[in-house]
Amino acid sequence: MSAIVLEHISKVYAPRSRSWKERLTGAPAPKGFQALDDVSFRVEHGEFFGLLGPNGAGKTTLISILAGLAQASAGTARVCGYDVVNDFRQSRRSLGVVPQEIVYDPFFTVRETLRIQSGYFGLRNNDDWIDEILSNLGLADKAQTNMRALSGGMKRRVLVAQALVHRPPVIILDEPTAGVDVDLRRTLWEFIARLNKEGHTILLTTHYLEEAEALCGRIAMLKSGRMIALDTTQALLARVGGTHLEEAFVRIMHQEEEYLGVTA
Ligand SMILES: Nc1ncnc2c1ncn2[C@@H]1O[C@H](COP(=O)(O)OP(=O)(O)OP(=O)(O)O)[C@@H](O)[C@H]1O
Repeated sequence: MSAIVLEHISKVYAPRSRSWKERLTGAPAPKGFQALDDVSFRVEHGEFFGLLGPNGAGKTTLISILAGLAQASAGTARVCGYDVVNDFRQSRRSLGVVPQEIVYDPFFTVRETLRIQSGYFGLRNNDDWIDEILSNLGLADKAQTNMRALSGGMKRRVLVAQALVHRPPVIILDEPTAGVDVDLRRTLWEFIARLNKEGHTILLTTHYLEEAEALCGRIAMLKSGRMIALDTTQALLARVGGTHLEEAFVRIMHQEEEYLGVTA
């Protein structure tokens, strides 16, 4: 059983409703927007997998479908064998998601935030694990600090901590290092790499291709909602003579045909 399975996933966002002017003039109804078009791939247990693509390629949409925050228009998605729609509770429990946007409740301290998140998963007395996460993310001295008093980078660390409170086997990080300092990057990647070594499956989206190159064993690339490449990082690099992943990314984004390598 794979950690993540996506089979023929498509997503069309509903069209906006017609304005009164469009109704009066009989203008055609606006069309929906196709954010994902027949995307299929699997991520095996223990993999460190990269999902890359330019802005608007559909990465967050795909993650939202896996997390049950958006519903696919077609296709099926499973996390640890659980269908994200029919077995939502089990699939969500198997997943820790670090969202791209910083959302937080300004009324709680860091520890309270993590206790509340634990409560969503029915976990009481989770403080030992919470303390371990806090210390690994350099947040130990912020446990009693109010969320609104944290810097942006510190808030992002709490988002990572929140995703980990229920010890999910699969961790999805949606651009976790956007706008954070070198220190957090290093701390974060050391911790995530350790979790990966301990058996956690990681799916990462990032625009920092050197991070993906250093961390990911396999990479899928999306462009305008379609998957245009899927292979090991080594094979993708070999295509450009072993130079940087950025070079491979740029070339693949500008070619017409798909590049689905041997591991597709
Ligand atoms: N709720 C929505 N309604 C309509 N269109 C949407 C909605 N959410 C996303 N989109 C559109 O779907 C496309 C894919 O968006 P998505 O956020 O998945 O891309 P992304 O690859 O994560 O981009 P980025 O790298 O900028 O985060 C974009 O064109 C976006 O404008």
